Amino acid sequence: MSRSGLSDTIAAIATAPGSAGVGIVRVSGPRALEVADGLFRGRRRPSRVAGGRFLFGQLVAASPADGTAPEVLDEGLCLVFRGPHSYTGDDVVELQSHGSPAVLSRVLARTLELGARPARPGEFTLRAYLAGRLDLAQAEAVLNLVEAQTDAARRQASLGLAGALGTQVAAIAAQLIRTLAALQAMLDYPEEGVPDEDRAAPLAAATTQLRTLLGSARAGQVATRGARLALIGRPNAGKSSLLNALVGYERSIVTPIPGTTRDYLEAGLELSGVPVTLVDTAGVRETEDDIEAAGVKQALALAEAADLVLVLEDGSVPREPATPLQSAEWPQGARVIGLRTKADLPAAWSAEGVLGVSARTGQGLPELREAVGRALLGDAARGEAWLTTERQADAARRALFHVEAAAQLPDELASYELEEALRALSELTGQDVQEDVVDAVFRNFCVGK
Ligand SMILES: Nc1nc2c(c(=O)[nH]1)N(C=O)[C@@H](CNc1ccc(C(=O)N[C@@H](CCC(=O)O)C(=O)O)cc1)CN2
Ligand SMILES: Nc1nc2c(ncn2[C@@H]2O[C@H](COP(=O)(O)OP(=O)(O)OP(=O)(O)O)[C@@H](O)[C@H]2O)c(=O)[nH]1
Ligand SMILES: [Mg+2]
Repeated sequence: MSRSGLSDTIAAIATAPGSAGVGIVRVSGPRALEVADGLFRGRRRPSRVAGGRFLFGQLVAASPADGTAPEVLDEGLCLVFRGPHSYTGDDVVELQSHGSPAVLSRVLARTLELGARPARPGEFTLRAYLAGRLDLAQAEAVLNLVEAQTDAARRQASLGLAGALGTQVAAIAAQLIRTLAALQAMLDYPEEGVPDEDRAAPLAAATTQLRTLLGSARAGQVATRGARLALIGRPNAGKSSLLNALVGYERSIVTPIPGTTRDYLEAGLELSGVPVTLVDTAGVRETEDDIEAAGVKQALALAEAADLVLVLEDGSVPREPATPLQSAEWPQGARVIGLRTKADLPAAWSAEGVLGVSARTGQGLPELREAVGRALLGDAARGEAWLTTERQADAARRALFHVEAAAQLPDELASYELEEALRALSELTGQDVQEDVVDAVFRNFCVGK
């Protein structure tokens, strides 16, 4: 699907739906300038100006058959980009009008009358990719940039768009190619005696780099797509109060009566640069009440599905020994932060690794925000490219698998594994992918991007 109609001229509204100061209709393809000539009236015809110029004038509808003047849709600008010096690599024209949905839909309709067809989602960026102006990881970064809700997400996407991931992948591939060359030399000229370190050192370097890259996958996805945090604890532990303190308004009902929260509820906020959905849940306890029991069951399921669980225990009353809710009781590897609540009251207990917080005074909340950031982003190095999609993580995982296999195997078999690893790496940047992979990437784009 994605590669059909590549020589068509496509058009779409590039700006967001709704009213705005300015709105843009973008046209790309061999007939872009002809389309512009047909609907733009200014001092010069768009097809007569050099790329990189803009014209001021009027956007006009079709000329009536009776020879009267065409209807003026709006005044506006026409930007001319001549291929290959454009976003897509083809001729591109932007028609910039006032940002009115009524104007934009008429301008778009006119481009279609003049020979353009509606662009499919992501088709402008797809063309840039197919023209070799972006690699696939950069195209994914474009999507992440458009969707970025926080500065951390923007920063990662911006690094990705600049090609940081491609650069890192190329460095890893270079190590593998060095190893392959050493192996080949050894197989072809065994009598020359190529030293073993020639193969071990670059392989070890590639392994380390791939592990670091994979270590960033969770951070990259969390920063891009956000994370769900479940608040779990016994009735009255202070879950709803903590949620309210974190979001800064009375989102959830708080009372001294245990069992106040029955159904779960969600609130969105930004924590350490990550878009977070906090989930308040019913207090967990044995109960005869069917409604409450349903809430308890739901709370545990929500904890299970969350990216991170905050386990709250009331610090103002003696700690219940060995409750299944103590953070220490959670299975190894579970992502849990243990909290001792109501830290403004005299502490009835304390435990190592459990953070004291007070919803009432705000004590411990900065530390909690920091701990959440650490748990979600890990120590993924700042300034380096992160893997931001599952597709990228999967390719990196396969590359690592083959590199590790190569390190274990005799020479003849190792070179096969290295070739597989290189293939997986080139998928990361999209040099060696099937059309359906490309389609899957661009399917998530909006029309006009
Ligand atoms: N109005 C507008 N703003 C926009 C875009 C756009 O298409 N239109 N972009 C799109 O999403 C982004 C900018 N990306 C772009 C990337 C390359 C070229 C381009 O024409 N490159 C040519 C010419 C470079 C030059 O003159 O120096 C080239 O690379 O050869 C344009 C926009 C963000 N802002
Ligand atoms: N002193 C003090 N009291 C708190 C704090 N947090 C909560 N409380 C009180 O503890 C009681 C229970 O608070 P909630 O936030 O409703 O507790 P919950 O965990 O949501 O309870 P359920 O919804 O019943 O499971 C209320 O009376 C709160 O005012 C705190 O930080 N300090
Ligand atoms: Mg509650």
